[in-house]
Amino acid sequence: MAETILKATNITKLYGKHKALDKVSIEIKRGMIYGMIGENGAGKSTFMRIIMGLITIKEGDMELFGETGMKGLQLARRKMGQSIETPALYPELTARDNLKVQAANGGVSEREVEDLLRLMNLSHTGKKKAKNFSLGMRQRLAIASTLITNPEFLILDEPTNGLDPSGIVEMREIIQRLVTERGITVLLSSHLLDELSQIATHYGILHEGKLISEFAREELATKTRQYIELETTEVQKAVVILDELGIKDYAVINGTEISIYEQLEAVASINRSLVLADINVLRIGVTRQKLEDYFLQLTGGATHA
Ligand SMILES: Nc1ncnc2c1ncn2[C@@H]1O[C@H](COP(=O)(O)OP(=O)(O)OP(=O)(O)O)[C@@H](O)[C@H]1O
Repeated sequence: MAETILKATNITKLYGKHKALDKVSIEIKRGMIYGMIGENGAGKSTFMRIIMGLITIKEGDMELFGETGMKGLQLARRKMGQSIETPALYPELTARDNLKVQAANGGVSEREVEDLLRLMNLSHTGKKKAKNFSLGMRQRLAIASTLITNPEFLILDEPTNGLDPSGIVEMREIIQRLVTERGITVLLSSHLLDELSQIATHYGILHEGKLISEFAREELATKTRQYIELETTEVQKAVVILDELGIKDYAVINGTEISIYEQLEAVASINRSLVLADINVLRIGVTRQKLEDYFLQLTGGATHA
């Protein structure tokens, strides 16, 4: 059984009368990449700040690396790194020099700096000053600087936020590398389930301060429903045929689309029945519900469940 790195129990945080977190309990074991998903304001940053001791709580218990109590937690936090607070980067310095300054403070060798540059895909940035970096490069440098102290547990607040698709892929690969090459346990957040779908080993869905769902990567596929997607210019007529076929679980999505949630194996015969009834079928096929739709379904967004 892997060691428990974080055990948070019933964490509650009030801002005045507003409950930013409501009895959130999460357990993270060594080697996990835990993805905390939630819309803006769901409480992700608040939770991360509490873990790092940046804000205090009156309700709830926390254990880090088996340590509890103020002193124990302080000790445990030395084994942790975070990107919640924007780190002090020197805008006039290169990536290498930024890390060298921090390495000198932290007693880390120059060889380690080179390794961090490689790990974060920053080796090629040469003489470019940090102030001229793209958002992705800045984010990677920020993470590199938190790695100077060699943390065992890393907390990354929205590491893919604002990045373009290739930047997101790059960030995912880097986070994966942190785990495989350095054995770092990671807690990270995003407001998009899709963005973390390929890296996180575990997920927690935070909604209005409550942890409303938790599942492992393997369960993800079963969470998203399969259905038949039908596109036709004659939705009304198609609905009559579906009724005749005894299909009850379907939804008219818009003027041209119907989603059918049963008899998936009968897609060919449904198609035949529609065509025989002279219905213009533009497209029909089995597809899987998107992760974001599942997320919206959980958080009460508009979608058919
Ligand atoms: N210092 C504060 N004082 C008062 N309310 C706060 C404070 N910090 C956060 N909140 C509120 O607590 C709730 C949770 O905020 P939090 O920043 O943790 O959400 P989040 O999920 O990280 O969202 P975002 O991605 O927008 O940062 C929000 O309603 C926010 O307005």
